[in-house]
Amino acid sequence: MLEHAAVAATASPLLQVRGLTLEYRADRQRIRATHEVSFQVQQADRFVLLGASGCGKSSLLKAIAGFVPASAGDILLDGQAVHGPGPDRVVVFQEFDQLPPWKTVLDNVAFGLLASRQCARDEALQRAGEALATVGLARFADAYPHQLSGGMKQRVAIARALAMRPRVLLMDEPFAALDALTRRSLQEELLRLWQELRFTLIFVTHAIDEALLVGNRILLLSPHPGRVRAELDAATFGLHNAGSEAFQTQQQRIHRLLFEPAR
Ligand SMILES: Nc1ncnc2c1ncn2[C@@H]1O[C@H](COP(=O)(O)OP(=O)(O)OP(=O)(O)O)[C@@H](O)[C@H]1O
Repeated sequence: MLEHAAVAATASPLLQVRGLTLEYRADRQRIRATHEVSFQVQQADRFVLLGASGCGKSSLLKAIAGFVPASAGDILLDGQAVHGPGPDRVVVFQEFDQLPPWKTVLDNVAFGLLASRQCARDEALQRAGEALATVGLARFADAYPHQLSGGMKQRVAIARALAMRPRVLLMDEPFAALDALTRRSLQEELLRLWQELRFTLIFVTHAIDEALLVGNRILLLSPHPGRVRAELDAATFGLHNAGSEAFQTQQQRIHRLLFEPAR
């Protein structure tokens, strides 16, 4: 009996997005960002939302984070409806200015833990130090954000998110503003961290190669308003075969799925 319960528990998705329509009101107009989008994310998935600019990827991520309310449909985390932000969902954004500049790197990483009252100051600082070590920045604990490169700031943002030990780590084009070499090294770093910690990741990108590299599952969204066009298994693609013939063929296939009119 217990065994059955355990099997059922592991089989149920961590996150369910069901028929989600998101709309904004601007100048007495209603802008529909997504239309009846549904998908499920399992524990330890690296789930990528991929689509052209304006298809509603960020809106979906913000809705999961609890910043944008559903116009229709719902979002369930561990079976519970999401109604607002919470420390169980942490977002890493693209912008380098997401770190308060007056706080040291260590205080920046500890900040979320203290603000959400997850732990007392000593424990927060200890967890922050561990998270910084995980991303290779222990030496920069006392530095300030302006003393770091763009890539290092993103590493700090990732450390801050991981220190929270969220149920789902949400990343909104986190490497898009970095140069190609730094982007690749952070993609590698993210995958290494995932190997080590097996967190659940929802990752937004408009770059097909990045989606194949980072994700084990990819949700393709059609242009504005975003609808689900397809869901692909990408587990066979990664750093080991990036740029290979199979990788490029899959890239082209995804490109066609995204940009050719649906039949
Ligand atoms: N705060 C807002 N107010 C009004 N409209 C918005 C707002 N945020 C997004 N939109 C609109 O919703 C649609 C989806 O935007 P969203 O940013 O989610 O797309 P995206 O796929 O993430 O795009 P990009 O890749 O360019 O960031 C767009 O038409 C956008 O103009």
